[in-house]
Amino acid sequence: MSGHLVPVVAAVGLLALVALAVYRLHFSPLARFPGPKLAALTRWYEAYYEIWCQGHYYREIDRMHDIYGPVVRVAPDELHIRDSKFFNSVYMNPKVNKHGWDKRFGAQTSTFTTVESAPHRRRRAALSPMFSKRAIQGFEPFIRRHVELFSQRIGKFSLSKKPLVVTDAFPAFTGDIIMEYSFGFMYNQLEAPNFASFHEAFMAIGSSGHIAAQFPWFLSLMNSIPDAIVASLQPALGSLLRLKKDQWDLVTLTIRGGKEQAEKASHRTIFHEILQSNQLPPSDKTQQRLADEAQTVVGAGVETTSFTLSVALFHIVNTPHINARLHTELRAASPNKDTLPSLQDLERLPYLKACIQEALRLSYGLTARNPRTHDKELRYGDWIIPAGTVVGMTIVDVHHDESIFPDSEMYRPERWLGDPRTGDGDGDGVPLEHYLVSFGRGPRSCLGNNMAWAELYLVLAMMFRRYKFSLYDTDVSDVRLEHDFFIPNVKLSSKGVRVLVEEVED
Ligand code: HEM
Repeated sequence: MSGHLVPVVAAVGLLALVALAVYRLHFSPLARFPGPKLAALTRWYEAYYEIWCQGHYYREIDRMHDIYGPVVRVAPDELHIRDSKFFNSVYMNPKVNKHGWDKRFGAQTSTFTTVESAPHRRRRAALSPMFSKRAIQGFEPFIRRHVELFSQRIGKFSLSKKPLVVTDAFPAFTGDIIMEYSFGFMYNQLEAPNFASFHEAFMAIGSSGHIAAQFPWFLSLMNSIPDAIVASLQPALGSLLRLKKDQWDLVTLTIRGGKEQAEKASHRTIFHEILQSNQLPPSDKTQQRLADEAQTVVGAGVETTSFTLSVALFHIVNTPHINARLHTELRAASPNKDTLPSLQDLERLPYLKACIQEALRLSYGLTARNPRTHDKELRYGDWIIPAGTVVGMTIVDVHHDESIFPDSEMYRPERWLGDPRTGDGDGDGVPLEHYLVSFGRGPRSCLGNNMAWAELYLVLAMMFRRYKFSLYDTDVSDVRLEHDFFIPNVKLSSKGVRVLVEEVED
């Protein structure tokens, strides 16, 4: 470019920026919504909190709500609502699109990240039969065998008197289960001496997702750098690359094995079912699409449930009267500790269920704000939100709504006992469960909830029927949300939830 053109280009660029700023602040359909001007002006505001402050925009958004009210403009093209009663209105619409998650993980065509509602519906329909209650019951024998293996490993810690790091053990357990269910293959991570898992890898996806959301070229750049270099720069990303490569190979094997291999397998697997689904066009059965699906299904299956287990274990052990009550209930249900009740029988134990519900409440599932775009305008009080606007809400806000869950920071299973309703007579009196939204709501809610519940029931029943735990150098900050890396992350210096184990005698 010749020298005298540079100032002209710079001036035109500056003018365009000024025009964009004026548009965003004064003429955009969202200009009348409250919020900091800087957030309305640029996504750099969000980037500062998410990238520089490592997943702290949720806190800043909370502060905005305290100042501006229940609806705020959190980015030039995005609103956020903090009002638990409005959750269903945002999420239950069958035709909503979900923008933004397609850019975060480098897995654009998975069910979880699909933007448009029509392809999402089709992809979800192909996965759904594998996640029905019945399908999970069919897989229960495998889960139980793995629970027994887990129990043997815990038993060894009781003999060695060494601390058991459950934050490492739980993702090894959930990882083996979802790999086996997906591919009929697992890494036996539960048997590895220090419980190998992809926990670090999924945390790396979560935190780098903030960068990818701002800079869509980031993941392509990572993919273009040789794996060995990425791994040496950032070991957690190295483990993610290994996982992606392995999944790519497993998908290849599944495609090659086809129907014949599926018939020989000891149980149905998710990816055989997808390949044989007649609901999906060939374009949804390509290697890349299946690899995208594998990444998110395995990610969803590992991290969420294992964090819920860590939260449950910490709080139960930390609160002796809860521990004692749960143990008493479990002892009555299985007088012989070597024979655990069936899943169906466990589901009938009210205190165990309440302990799980309370752990689900304090583990949130996802901490990311969850975007939806409606095809028609959406009314919120006096506000009319234009069709096509990205509107988000956050599960954390609902689960810490003090008008619904008083002392919301406290782990209190009793709040779930005896058909509880909100408001004690002066509230709206709907069942409290209505506000337990860990699994999301509507057409994009969690597909894996039956599997998650099965794992939660069986693992916690085994642990609290057979073993006594005491916390080892662990406190509430090892389970309390600190960083939103899409999924919840505790303080970065945490060494995990660690416990000493003893076998119970009776
Ligand atoms: C405590 C455990 C779990 C929690 C709290 C949880 C939470 C969630 C949430 C909140 C969503 C909805 C995202 C949205 O609204 O867009 C979701 C979606 C999903 N979850 Fe889970 N999840 C859990 C366990 C699992 C497990 C074990 C699996 C099994 C592999 C799984 C598979 C999925 C899938 C496939 C989706 C995407 C559904 C869709 O987009 O249609 N989840 N999960």
